[in-house]
Amino acid sequence: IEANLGPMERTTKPSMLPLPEEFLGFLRENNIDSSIYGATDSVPRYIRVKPGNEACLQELEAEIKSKPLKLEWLTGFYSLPNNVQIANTRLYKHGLIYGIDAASGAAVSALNILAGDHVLDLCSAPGAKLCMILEILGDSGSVTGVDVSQHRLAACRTMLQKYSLGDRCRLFVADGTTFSLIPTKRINYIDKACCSTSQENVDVFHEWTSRRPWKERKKTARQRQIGFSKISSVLQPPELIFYGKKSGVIGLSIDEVFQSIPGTDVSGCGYDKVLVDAECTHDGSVRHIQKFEQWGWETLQQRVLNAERTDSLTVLQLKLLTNGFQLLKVGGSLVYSTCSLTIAQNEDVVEQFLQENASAVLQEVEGAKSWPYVHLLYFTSVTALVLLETIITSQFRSSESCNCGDLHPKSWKQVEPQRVNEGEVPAVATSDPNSYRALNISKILADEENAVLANADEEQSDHNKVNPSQPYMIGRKISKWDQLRAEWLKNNPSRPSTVGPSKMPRVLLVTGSSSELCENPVGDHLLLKSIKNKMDYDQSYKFYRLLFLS
Ligand SMILES: C[S@@+](CC[C@H](N)C(=O)[O-])C[C@H]1O[C@@H](n2cnc3c(N)ncnc32)[C@H](O)[C@@H]1O
Repeated sequence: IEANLGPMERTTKPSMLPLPEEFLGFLRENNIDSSIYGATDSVPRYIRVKPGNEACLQELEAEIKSKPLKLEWLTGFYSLPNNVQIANTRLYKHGLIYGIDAASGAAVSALNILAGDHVLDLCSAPGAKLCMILEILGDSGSVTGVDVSQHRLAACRTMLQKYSLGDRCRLFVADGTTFSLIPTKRINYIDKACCSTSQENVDVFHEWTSRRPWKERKKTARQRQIGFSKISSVLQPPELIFYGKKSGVIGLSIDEVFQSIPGTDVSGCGYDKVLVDAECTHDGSVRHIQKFEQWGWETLQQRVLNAERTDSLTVLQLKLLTNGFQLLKVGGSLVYSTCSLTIAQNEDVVEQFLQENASAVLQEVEGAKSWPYVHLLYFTSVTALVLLETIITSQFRSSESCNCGDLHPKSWKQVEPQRVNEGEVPAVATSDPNSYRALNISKILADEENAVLANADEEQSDHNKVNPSQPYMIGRKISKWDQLRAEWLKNNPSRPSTVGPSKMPRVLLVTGSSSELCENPVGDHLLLKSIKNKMDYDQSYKFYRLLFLS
């Protein structure tokens, strides 16, 4: 590791955060060394340079007055001091470099993407890894990005457009635990008779445009629902929010695009590579944890330590992994990654998965031997890299006869805590900030995420032609509010400003929604739910207390 560190990575000692006792308990329970949550001042940030633009790095160096250091083990990656801002540089503005942490790069690299591969990214937003996958593929294959969050996936679309990487990509807002659509390039594999395009439904997808008239979107949504319900029993159909010129979507009918992989038969029509970068507690992201200083440590309980949340997360992770594997063609490979350090979210999930899926086998990541963080990655699951490969039926491995050595999750459990305590994995056992670089860097992704999400917000407000920094008003200005209110209350004694004998204030909550029903029924549900979420959020951040709301 030392050999790979640049000068700026070897400098300061970490100053420790005042971690709350609950969190320290969580770390002890999970055998995580609390010293890793030291200061991140000395931890670099990482960028990836679009292939063919390495020569421009001199220009970047002049602009930021710092030399980008090449990561020998990860093609296209460079490290920069973490206080360097790249947002105003020409290369960044022109989409020739982008921020992506090295651990994310390692996860994508582990997929070993080859020209022509059809890749599924099951939790793709906001899209740093998706961009890298598309970049590696270049002008071949296809990428399908799926995420359950519309807002985050819209940010992902913005990112694809910014970096001109969307040509071979399509994005679906969908639940990754049930997503079942096949890569467009493989649709001919399925017997047309089983899900053929009906005669009356001859509409095909034209070039994607961001500004489709509402009526057209509504029509598409309806048709899609009809088409989809023919071939799947999933209640909430995926929503296609973007497709590129060469994604294979253009010219296909709705039925064809929304065609599911039939049952367990993925041998010919599944994806070559699947990335399951699962939702997790982010405890492996040191800078994410550091942010609780601003957010308030009390919210850590709800976001990280809450056992119920962790339990439901592990169920989600297992479901995502299982479904991702289901969509993998025989001979394909899958990478499962999280940025949690807990065994529950990594080794346990994978172990459970392996017990339930006899056709899955763990494989050593090709080329990873040269990675400086290989042990860290394998054994502490900073980004838990598990390369799974479907194998031909005759080679099925039963869980009893598994002979996976150190690659088996059970062995990780035995190896990791012991090594940490004995200092055999210096990357984790010491408090030297340089040695846990892989942990810290995952937060850089979050910074990038925030930047992308902020851009998406900007884009949205742009769309609404509202300047969010200026106060604005809906409708007529009401002056003398207090006086009018007092008069109204006096004239309407049957509608007092309080509720019930305890005289709780009556509160009018104003929210906004479309004047018509949403295109998709789930939209109405989400509108309502978003209000509830907002109230919960505000309460947890103490913006106001719900004590006053009955
Ligand atoms: C760790 S982030 C993914 C980061 C992303 N791969 C990248 O490189 O930018 C996890 C993502 O999983 C998504 N997610 C959570 N539950 C999901 C589900 N059931 N199906 C699909 N995506 C889900 C979240 O919205 C979140 O965007």
